[in-house]
Amino acid sequence: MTEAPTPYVLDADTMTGGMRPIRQAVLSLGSNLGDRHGKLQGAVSALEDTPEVTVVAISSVYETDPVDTPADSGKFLNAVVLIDTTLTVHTLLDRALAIEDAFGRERSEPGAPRTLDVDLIVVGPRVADDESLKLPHPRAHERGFVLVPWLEIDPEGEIPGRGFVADLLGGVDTKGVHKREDLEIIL
Ligand SMILES: Nc1ncnc2c1ncn2[C@@H]1O[C@H](COP(=O)(O)OP(=O)(O)OP(=O)(O)O)[C@@H](O)[C@H]1O
Ligand SMILES: Nc1nc2c(c(=O)[nH]1)N=C(CO)CN2
Repeated sequence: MTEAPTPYVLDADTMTGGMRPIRQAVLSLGSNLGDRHGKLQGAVSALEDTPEVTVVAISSVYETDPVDTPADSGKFLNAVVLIDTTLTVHTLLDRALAIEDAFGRERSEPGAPRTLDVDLIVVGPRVADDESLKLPHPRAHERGFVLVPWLEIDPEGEIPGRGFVADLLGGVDTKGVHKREDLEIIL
């Protein structure tokens, strides 16, 4: 089978005529502190306000039991967004961290309640394994709060090296993941 050609755009930063690939990325948003829905909405708006980012799809909002966190952590609101971007993976990570900071996330101890968490789950077929960035996200394949919203907006979603989201979900506990029909994130 022949692969579809990678789409390219003119590099708007340098205007040198350099070309950058457009990559589709999957981002997970989570909040378990304060105005949780407001934080998720703010993050999506901030992504859409980024010139090199186009938001392609936004999942429903899910209320989820905390995992990998201290027992007294509050429930999260989670959502997943698909974006098209011409940013490099590290610049996209910087943007994600800046959006977290803009919403006042305090970095105390690991697992402490967070105002907003923006994780890069996959960025096209890219693999990264350095101090600041791991791609695909090393725990995404076992997290119902990532896989359930992702499948909703991307039935053919796949984690390179792990498999299809639909298949991975068969091995994941999703009891603590509940759609909030009363909440919505809009563009
Ligand atoms: N795929 C990724 N997406 C977001 N941050 C990443 C990724 N890979 C590595 N990091 C690094 O992780 C740091 C954030 O760590 P943090 O303690 O906030 O993790 P977390 O989001 O709370 O937990 P988890 O990684 O289990 O989701 C960032 O500063 C970033 O450099
Ligand atoms: N339910 C839920 N649990 C979590 C979440 C999250 O977003 N939702 N994020 C974590 C660290 O990124 C750790 N645990």
